Formats: sequence, structure tokens, C-alpha cells
Amino acid sequence: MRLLIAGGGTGGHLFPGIAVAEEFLSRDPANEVLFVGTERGIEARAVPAAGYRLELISAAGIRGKGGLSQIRGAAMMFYGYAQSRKILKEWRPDMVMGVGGYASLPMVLAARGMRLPCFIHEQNAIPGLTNRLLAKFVDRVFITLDESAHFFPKGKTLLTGNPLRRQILEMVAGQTPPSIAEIHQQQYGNGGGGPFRLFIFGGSQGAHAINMAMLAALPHLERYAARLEITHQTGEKDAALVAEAYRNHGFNASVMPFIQDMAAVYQRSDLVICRAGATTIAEVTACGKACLFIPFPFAVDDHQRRNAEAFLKKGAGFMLLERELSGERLAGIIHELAESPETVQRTGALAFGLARLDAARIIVGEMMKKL
Ligand SMILES: CC(=O)N[C@H]1[C@@H](OP(=O)(O)OP(=O)(O)OC[C@H]2O[C@@H](n3ccc(=O)[nH]c3=O)[C@H](O)[C@@H]2O)O[C@H](CO)[C@@H](O)[C@@H]1O
Repeated sequence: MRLLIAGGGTGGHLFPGIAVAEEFLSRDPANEVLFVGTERGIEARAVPAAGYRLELISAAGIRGKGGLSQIRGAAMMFYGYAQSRKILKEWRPDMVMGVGGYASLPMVLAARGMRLPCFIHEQNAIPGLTNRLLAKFVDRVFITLDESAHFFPKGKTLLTGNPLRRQILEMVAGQTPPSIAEIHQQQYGNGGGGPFRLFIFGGSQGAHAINMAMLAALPHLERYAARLEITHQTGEKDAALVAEAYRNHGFNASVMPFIQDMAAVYQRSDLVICRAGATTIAEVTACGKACLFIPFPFAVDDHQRRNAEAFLKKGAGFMLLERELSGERLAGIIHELAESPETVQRTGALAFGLARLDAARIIVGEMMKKL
């Protein structure tokens, strides 16, 4: 059977699609997957790197832009629709799934026009415009959080969680959480002050504001430098600057623009400091990690904050808003949590309790039923 997955732009849309592809391919060696995205999206690099075939179409945003770019956006969408029809006629998929992002709009509409079974997955608490528009036309809408249910038609919407890539699921399956006694030994054994492992990252593109806040936090954390083991994903632009600042302040930090094996880094961290993208949240909860969310304040409809709030209500994480973010504040929180291993452990355990590990399996199962 053939599954076409359309969309992307950012990792938060694309990686759940890769997770669905992995599940679909694992069911039958004869199954095939084709991704369709845009040249500017993360898919242009990440899909071939993950070993999948990718076709590119033209697509762009129209929401909230001025007259001329709206016209250009609409023209690109029409062209993308024609390209989508051509791809569908040539590759002849059995079904099509949209994962959000520009490319999913023309492709899912074209697939619907050709009467193919169509599905979408929404990752966020507040859905993007593409999925709101597509919901009317598809057979089923899969959602990550209950909070988004009321945006979609009741009869065809199913709460599944956010599909997780195999690298994360395999790590979770092989992991035994440490006991409180082991955590105490690690933190306070040998005369006190075992390592506290921080993982800082800013979603698939890195987060400049988090990078700068962490640099401003370093002078306040210097007394602590020997205890902190830091992994920091910066995005492309800030990597050299951030690495140099850690060196100058005497910190042991591994700084990278982008991390391929996220599962390995999650596994060896005590506290994760990150944005509140939906896929990030799904992963840190699955890994049972205590997390300080700093939502991206300019995300459409402030959806990152809403994503995080869905978890904070249950004590499964911490949040610091960007307008309250300063080096001193960040250093204070890191310091406080490094001194409270039980709080860190309990928060991680509560997060794990909210994780949905079977989203990809449920989604593929539901899609098969429609064939
Ligand atoms: C600014 C913005 O609007 N961002 C949106 C975007 O975020 P973004 O693309 O940052 O997505 P998420 O935070 O949800 O997920 C990031 C993904 O990238 C992966 N990763 C990240 C860094 C790295 O070095 N290596 C790596 O593989 C993570 O493991 C994760 O799978 O899509 C999400 C899902 O629709 C939304 O919730 C976010 O609000």
C-alpha cells in the first residue's frame, strides 16, 4: 500500500509525519511512503536524510499578510494544487495524510478532489489555519490534545496524542527510571553535589531569546559550574557565540546547532529547558523529563503557551514566560531545581504519566480501516 504524507515547514509538523511513516512501513515490507513538502521547509533536508523520498511543491502562507503577498501566496497555492494533482496521478497513493504546514493544504484538497481517503493530524492546542480549513474535507482528524477538539467536527475527530519517532519510543522502552534513593546518591553522594544535567534547546530552529538568557544566566551560575553538565542546541546562528561564552565562564557544555539523535540527549538529562512546541512536549513527556517551558510568544494564537498550560495544570512541568525571562531568573530556577532532586523526579514522573506512546499505531490503524 502507498501512503502520501504532506506538510512540514518546521520539525514540529514534519516529525510526527515521519513517526507515522515508520509505523506504516513496519506493518508490511511492501508498503511505500512519499513525502510532499516545500523547498524552504525543514523537510527539504530532513526527509532525504531520514531515507524517504520527497517531492516538492509550491505553497506559501496567506494569513495575516499584506495585499501583494496574499496574492502571491494564493497564486503559489493554485500552482501547488496543480502540482499535487500531477503527483497523485503519477504515484497513485492509496491514502493521503496532512500533518500541517503550507504544503498540506493544496495536496490534501487535490487528493480529496480525486476521492482518495484523506486524514489530518493536529499537534497543537490551538489548530493552525490549514488544518481548520481541511477538517471539513477529510475523513478523520487526529488530535494531540483534548483542548483542540472543539475546533473540529465531532463525528470524525479522534484524540490520539502526537506520534513519536522510533528513536524516542525505543529509548523509552529501554529506560528504567532511577529511584529517589539513586537520585539522592547521584545528587548528594560523595560529599554532595553530583552532576546536574541540563538540556537546553529551542525547537527545530533554535531559540535566540533562550540562548541569550542562558548566556546572561552564566555569571549567576559560576559557583555552580563544576556541577552543571550542559547540552545546548542553539540553531544555526548563535552556535559559535554560545560555545565561546560557556568556555569563557568555565562551563562544561556541549553546544550544537542541531541534534540528530534527540533521544540520546533526552535520556542523559535531568532538566530540559525548551520552547513549548507540541512535538517537543510530546517527546519530553514520553521521556519522563522535568521541563521548564519558555513558550515562543509570537506563535500563532499564542498556541505554545496553550500547549504548555495543558500540562502545567497537572503539575507536569514548569513555565517561564518570555516577558519574565532574564539571566538572573533563569539561573535562580536552575539553581533551585538542582537543589531539589525530588521535585525534578516527581515532575518528570507526572509528565510521563501524561505521555501517549501509541499515537502512531492508533493513527495507522484508523487509516487502514478507511481503505
Ligand atoms: C515557532 C513556531 O511556531 N513553532 C511551531 C513549530 O515548532 P518546532 O518545529 O520547533 O516544533 P516542536 O517544538 O513541536 O518540535 C521540534 C522537533 O524538532 C526536533 N528537533 C529539535 C531540535 C534539534 O536539534 N533536533 C531535533 O530533531 C525535536 O526532537 C522535535 O521533534 O511546530 C510545532 C508543531 O506544530 C508548534 O507547536 C510550534 O509552535
